[in-house]
Amino acid sequence: MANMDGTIPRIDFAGIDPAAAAGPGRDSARWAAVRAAVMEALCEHGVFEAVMDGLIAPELSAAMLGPGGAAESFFSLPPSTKALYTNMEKPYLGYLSSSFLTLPYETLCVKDTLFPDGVPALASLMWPDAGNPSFCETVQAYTEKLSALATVVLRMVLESLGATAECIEEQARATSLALRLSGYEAPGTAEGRLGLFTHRDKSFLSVLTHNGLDGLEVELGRGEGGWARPTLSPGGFHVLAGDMLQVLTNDRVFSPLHRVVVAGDKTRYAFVLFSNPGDDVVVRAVDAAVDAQRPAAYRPFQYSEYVGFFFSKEHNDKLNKLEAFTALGIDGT
Ligand SMILES: O=C(O)CCC(=O)C(=O)O
Ligand SMILES: [Fe+2]
Repeated sequence: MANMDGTIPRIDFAGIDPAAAAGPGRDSARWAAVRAAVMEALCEHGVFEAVMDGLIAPELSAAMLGPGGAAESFFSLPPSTKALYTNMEKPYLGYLSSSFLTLPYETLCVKDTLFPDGVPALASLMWPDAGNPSFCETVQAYTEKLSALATVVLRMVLESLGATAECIEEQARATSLALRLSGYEAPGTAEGRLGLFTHRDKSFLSVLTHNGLDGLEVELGRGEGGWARPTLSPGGFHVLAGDMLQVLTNDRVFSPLHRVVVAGDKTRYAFVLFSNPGDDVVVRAVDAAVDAQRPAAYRPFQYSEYVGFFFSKEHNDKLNKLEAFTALGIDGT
């Protein structure tokens, strides 16, 4: 089912109802076939393209990432306005300018995106007169759609491991969402320029899409397969496994290195939805992924502990933060 398109596996989700993750419709042969392809791709590469035609209506897509859409309306605000959404204590949650990042892109993170005060709190700071209801509706509707896809994928992974229904419900409850909206400055040349440095995501899953400008590059084959620069087909979304899915699956799924390289003369807007454990959730491999032959590779830890480690200056240069974190003792030494 997964075609290696010269790049990453492309998995057709036709016949998979995104609402099925929360209800009936998961006992079909189709569900089982897509689930097998998803698990294979995530174990082998940690990334695939999910083609789910119709998940996002063309009007919603244009309202989010098209000319004059929500992404453009945020990034075209004056720098001093965007700076109001800076999070002093945790800079990675909030707005970051290209001068802060020292790379030609700017980015915005909204945590708990679907909480009633998530996006509206941003909008009332950015547009103090009326708060911009259409921006809020667009961002929330888009988030809901991508979140449904992330929920389906997480359920498929857990089912593949043989996790119990209770375990799957527990993981769904433990999940929290964060949205990242990034604007990559156009280099104005055909030659590619680094937009976002090489990294792994710390999440369970990242679902991402953009305004028609490819740029994501991912290392394949668990680091042994070279780099791919996947194109995004219509109705397609890139799905990446993050470090926390690697822990949950006891190293079956792999969190791949990736980066962004941009070219041309148009600003690239990317919308990334992260599904993460809640800050106070204790992350550990699910029982179904651990046995005598395969003992737990990671000690249980609170997600906020990993986030603190992930963003600490001291470990900034490490490409495999999960490995570095695991090498530390329980008391951080
Ligand atoms: O812009 C992209 O395509 C990827 C962004 C990304 O990897 C991230 O924000 O973690
Ligand atoms: Fe990433």
